[in-house]
Amino acid sequence: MIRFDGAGKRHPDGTIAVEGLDLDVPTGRITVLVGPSGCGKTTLLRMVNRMVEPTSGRVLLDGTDVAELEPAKLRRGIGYVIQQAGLFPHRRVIDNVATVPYLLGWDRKKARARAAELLELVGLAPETGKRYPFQLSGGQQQRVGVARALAADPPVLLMDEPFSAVDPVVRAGLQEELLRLQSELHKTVLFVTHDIEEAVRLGDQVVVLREHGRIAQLADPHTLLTAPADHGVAAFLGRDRGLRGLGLRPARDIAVRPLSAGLRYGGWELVLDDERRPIGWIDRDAATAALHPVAGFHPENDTLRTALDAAVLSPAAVAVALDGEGRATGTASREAVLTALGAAPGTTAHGADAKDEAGAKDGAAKDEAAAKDGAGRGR
Ligand SMILES: Nc1ncnc2c1ncn2[C@@H]1O[C@H](COP(=O)(O)OP(=O)(O)OP(=O)(O)O)[C@@H](O)[C@H]1O
Repeated sequence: MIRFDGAGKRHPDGTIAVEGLDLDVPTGRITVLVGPSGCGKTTLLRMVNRMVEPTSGRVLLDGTDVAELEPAKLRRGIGYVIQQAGLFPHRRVIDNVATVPYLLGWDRKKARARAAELLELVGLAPETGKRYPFQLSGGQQQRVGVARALAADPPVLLMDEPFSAVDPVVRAGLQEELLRLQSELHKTVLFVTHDIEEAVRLGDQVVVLREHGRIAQLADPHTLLTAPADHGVAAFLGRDRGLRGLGLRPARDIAVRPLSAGLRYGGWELVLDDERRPIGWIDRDAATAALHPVAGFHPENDTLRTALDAAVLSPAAVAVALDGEGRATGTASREAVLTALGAAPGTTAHGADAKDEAGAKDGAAKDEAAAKDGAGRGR
């Protein structure tokens, strides 16, 4: 575990970067520091590997004050990934990745074998190793940066805006990759970003910082999105925070209703095959029996986002719940999906507190607008 114990940094010119921070970064989890520019995120990160020395308080790594550890040795046990990868331009990719093993005195063959293994781990083809960094795309360079940070198998990874220089699609791929790696490697990761979307996607815990490294809120992503500590945090999270939470929550929280008698939903009828698998929606008022596609979701495996997409795409404004065999088991309205989003963890949709109800009403208003929109398009 990394512990910031009253850690502070005042620069010689009098600027206070961080003031008296207490924070625990648990082992084997991803902790994300997020906050506006200049709030002290990078300073905090660099206190861990002694690139910045605190002027007050301490930083403890597994109980030892890092100030007592020799910086070069400390840094070999801590992977560090920065924006734009920071690769050595004159070295081939394979040798970039093998930097720390070389420093540790590994023989060349063993170090390169390890580097090749890591390139594969981060999803790069073996021939990438022979290239120079400038011959790689931004996303590939970031992967090399991650591989290099992992080379000596450090228990701790510090990541300072590692994906912010690449476009959103590549960035989403890199985030996915980091989560996959983490599910195998279980590093203690301290990750800095400006981007709240990235923070809630990656963080087991998210620390929202204000100026001088003051903690505005420390919470898991779901709590952060559904129960921001105050107006300042809510404003930072943005207006669509509720919708962001959709991709984080399981669809099993949705109150699914049994299939209606006659499979009728407003002017629409759900058509099932003999096995009760959906075939399509029929518009009962239309002259032809054209089938409209059915969008379904699996309550046990899918997220609220999948369920909401299914409900929004449905001409009848309901998502069809499916079992493992693809058979229809019930339906969920858009409102039911949004109500599930508003419910606090462990409560039912009906047990939501006043704030959640406000969120649900908000959702219901959006739902109504979307339903009107959908009805307009459907007819
Ligand atoms: N060497 C320095 N001398 C004086 N002030 C500094 C120095 N380094 C950083 N600061 C100040 O300390 C504060 C925190 O800086 P830091 O880089 O940690 O912020 P940050 O949250 O990482 O910002 P960003 O998101 O823009 O990278 C800022 O106000 C910055 O201007």
